[in-house]
Amino acid sequence: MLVVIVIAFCCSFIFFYRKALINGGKMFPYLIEDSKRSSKSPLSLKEKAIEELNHRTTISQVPVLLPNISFLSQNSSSPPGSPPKSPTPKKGFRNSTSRRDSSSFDYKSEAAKKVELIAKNRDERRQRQADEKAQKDMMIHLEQNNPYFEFAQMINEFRSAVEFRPLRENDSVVENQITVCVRKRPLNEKEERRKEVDVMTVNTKNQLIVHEPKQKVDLTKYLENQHFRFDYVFDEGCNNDIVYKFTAKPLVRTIFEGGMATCFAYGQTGSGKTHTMGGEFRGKQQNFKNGIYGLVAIDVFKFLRTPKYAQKNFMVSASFFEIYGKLVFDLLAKKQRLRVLEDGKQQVQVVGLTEKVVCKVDDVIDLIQRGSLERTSGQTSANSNSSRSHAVFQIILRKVGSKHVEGKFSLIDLAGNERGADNNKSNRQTRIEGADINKSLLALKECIRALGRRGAHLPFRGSKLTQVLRDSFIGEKSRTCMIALISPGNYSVDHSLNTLRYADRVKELIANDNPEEFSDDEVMNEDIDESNEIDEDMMRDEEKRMHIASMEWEILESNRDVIESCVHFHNMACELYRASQKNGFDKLDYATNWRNLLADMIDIQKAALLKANEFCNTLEGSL
Ligand SMILES: Nc1ncnc2c1ncn2[C@@H]1O[C@H](COP(=O)(O)OP(=O)(O)OP(=O)(O)O)[C@@H](O)[C@H]1O
Repeated sequence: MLVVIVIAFCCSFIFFYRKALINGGKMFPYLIEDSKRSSKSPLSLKEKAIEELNHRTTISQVPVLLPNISFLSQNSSSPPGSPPKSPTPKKGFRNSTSRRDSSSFDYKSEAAKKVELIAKNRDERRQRQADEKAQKDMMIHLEQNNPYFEFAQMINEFRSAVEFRPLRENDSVVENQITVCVRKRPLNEKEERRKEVDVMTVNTKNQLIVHEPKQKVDLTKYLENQHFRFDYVFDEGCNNDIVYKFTAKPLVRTIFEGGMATCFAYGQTGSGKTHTMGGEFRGKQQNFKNGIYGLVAIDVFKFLRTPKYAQKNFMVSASFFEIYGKLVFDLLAKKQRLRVLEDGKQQVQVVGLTEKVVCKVDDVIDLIQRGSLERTSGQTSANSNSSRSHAVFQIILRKVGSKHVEGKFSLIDLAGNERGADNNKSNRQTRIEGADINKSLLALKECIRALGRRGAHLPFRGSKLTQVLRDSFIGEKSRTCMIALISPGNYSVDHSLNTLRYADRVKELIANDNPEEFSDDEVMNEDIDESNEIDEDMMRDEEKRMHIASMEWEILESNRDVIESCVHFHNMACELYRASQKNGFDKLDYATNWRNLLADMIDIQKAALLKANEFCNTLEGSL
């Protein structure tokens, strides 16, 4: 018996010893594996998730979930979402657990899916948080580089609370004698590079809000929101076709009905006047067919072909000229200088102006192209003549064989309005040019006002511009349209406000004449009235400055007259003296000529003296 026990012991020892050799000398490998696993750190994501889930699981679920842990760890290399492999049943347990295993399998895989989902959601949440942080870091970086960041945020906040109802292409067109509208262009590349903020909000088809960035004494930043209302406000999404439809297009019929039509583009340099009037730019190329000039030409020829007007035997011609200070240049004749004369009946003539007969749209487009190139040739972007001059393109209707003008459409790309403020810091030439621009823009405003108040005095002599456009401001059938162009960036806000106040002033007067047209939004009107009080002061100052500038212009002209007359006087006096030295000279003839020469000289000098006195008094009074 003892021998049997010893043999059995030896056999079992040999059996375990062999097994240990097979397992690399480890007698109880599963024990070592377990202890190794428990010391593993850190736990994998899935393991952590499982533990987390198990912690939250009730005691009754523990026996079901625990076997699943080994199942998951065995299948950890499976791609997410792939069906789990069935666990290998352990020897000796098969009979007793096989049924329970197959019935609990689905339940376990559901739990596994939940665990995976939790882990996935957490990963996504972490990614989201990381993205948000990166975004925030970027904004902080931007903020450091952009002093207007806070203003941009305030404007965004303002806009998020505004209900936008912008102009739509199929909105109805209102026929006014005077239409005043505003067009906002998009921020350009240069403004984007300077990180400028768009401070103009076009909320409805006729309203616009300017967010003027301001700072309190304690350096707190805030926005001063100023509301304006016009006949139409075009936002940056509107193209030239839409602008044309609501502005110049309704005026085309006027020239076929014996009236005069004018359309002005007013605004700061670079605000989009030429883009609107001449055509959209593609790089340096301009599409002359989609500017207001070209679009008017297309419609004029359409009207000509209608049965109503085809029988009237109209002939169309066009001219294109530029007004630079007091000088007028023909853009269709190599910028030849032209004279403006007024006859006894106050009829103004631009003497020698080229007027080309045009038979089709392409002829007009050719002329627009020629004139536009002539206008911009030889100028640098730093000192652009085009921004200092007014360009006037005219389409004229006459009956064949007659000189009488039946109708005329004048389209004017005005000088940059900020040029009118070139004063103290500029050189004399720039100051004089600025004064002239100022004078012409104020005279233009007065003439539009006079057109609005039928029969009122027309102050057309106030400038060369209004002088050459005199006939457009008279007559019951005359209609006009002003498109005020604004740049949206915060650097331009002062100039944009000046543009809007000018346009608002024109509109305000019309609104007073026709109050029922503008009665639907009292709040807005109150805002406008408030801004007009400031406007009044500003305009008074501007008019005073303009008056001084125009006096300066006149006194400089009289100074030049005196110099020229002195040269003439000197030459004539020498000639008379030489004649008196000859034998037999006519004493009476000599005396009369000498007296006349002196009298002329004295008259010129007296006039110059009067002007000098007047200018001195004005300057002393303004100090
Ligand atoms: N509505 C717009 N959409 C896109 N770009 C525009 C718009 N308006 C103007 N621009 C662009 O802005 C730039 C300046 O415009 P534009 O030359 O028409 O200004 P301007 O007011 O005529 O200036 P200036 O007084 O110097 O002649 C151009 O490159 C033009 O293409």
